[in-house]
Amino acid sequence: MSSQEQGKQGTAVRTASVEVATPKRTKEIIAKYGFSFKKSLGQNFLIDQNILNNIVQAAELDETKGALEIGPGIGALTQRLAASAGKVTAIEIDNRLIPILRDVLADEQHTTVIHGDVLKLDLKQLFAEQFGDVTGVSVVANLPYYVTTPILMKLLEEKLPLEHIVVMIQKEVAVRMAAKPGGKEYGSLSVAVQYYCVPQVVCTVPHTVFIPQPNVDSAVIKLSLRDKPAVDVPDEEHFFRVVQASFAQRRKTLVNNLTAFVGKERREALTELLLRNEIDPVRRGETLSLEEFARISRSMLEAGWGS
Ligand SMILES: C[S@@+](CC[C@H](N)C(=O)[O-])C[C@H]1O[C@@H](n2cnc3c(N)ncnc32)[C@H](O)[C@@H]1O
Repeated sequence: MSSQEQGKQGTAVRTASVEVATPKRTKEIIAKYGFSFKKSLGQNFLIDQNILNNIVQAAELDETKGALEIGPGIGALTQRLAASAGKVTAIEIDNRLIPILRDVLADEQHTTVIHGDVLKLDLKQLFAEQFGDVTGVSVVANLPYYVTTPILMKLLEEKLPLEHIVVMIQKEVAVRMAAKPGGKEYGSLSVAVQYYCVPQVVCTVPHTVFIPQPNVDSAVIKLSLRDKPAVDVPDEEHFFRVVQASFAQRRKTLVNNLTAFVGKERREALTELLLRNEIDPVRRGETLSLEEFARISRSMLEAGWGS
């Protein structure tokens, strides 16, 4: 059951007939079921229709597509996804929320709620079971902040067949994910995310649009999965170890950080390797592009410094 309203960019956004995401309705549901929030599970429920519109629009859903939601809470976003996608699967860790979700989503077709911890589930198997009939799947979620990075890295490293990941996360983390080389926000998280995806900050979100209000502001980020990684590396694990090592001590030069990684005895050869790749050894890790990290990793492997 849904109706349509005009979204921010003029496209129709499907809404649910009784929206959960209002202060009044959210408070009613919480009171009806005697629900108490668990801070340790990152439970901050969204109560703003415009933010929901932005999230759902960014996900580019239609009835041929699937949506995987992580942490549905009391179903504010889930009911919107159900109105827009052909198949919705939501994973919720808190068993107290399962009967609430069952009631709130009672009329929603093609929507499945799974009780579990997303970090422990076999997502490849879940995809095969849940999304066999759809042409593309996106993750759409208001993530629990205490596990944002582990969840996103699990989704990316398992190379799930995803189109987009549209998630609400802590604003600072979103800025770091989308950061370009040259600033203090750019680090190994930026490189890891940009290796797999093209990031775009959709909107920033004040802490006032949640019950209860978190201490930090948030942002919605859209990560569009690349067909193939941004750079060509023979050994991904080695590439990411080079990146980690380059940022190990941010105030140190590249050659100093990487000497700690390859061993003191190779310092001179390392300097030559960097120069051969047209990378000044006294630059800092935060100035290097993904392609430059890839060149270093490739050359180290060619030199037999892989392990
Ligand atoms: C920020 S709330 C979002 C709730 C709802 N989607 C909304 O926007 O109002 C995060 C939700 O994630 C759930 N959660 C926390 N850790 C989880 C995990 N490891 N796996 C699945 N769900 C989790 C919490 O119980 C909570 O419902």
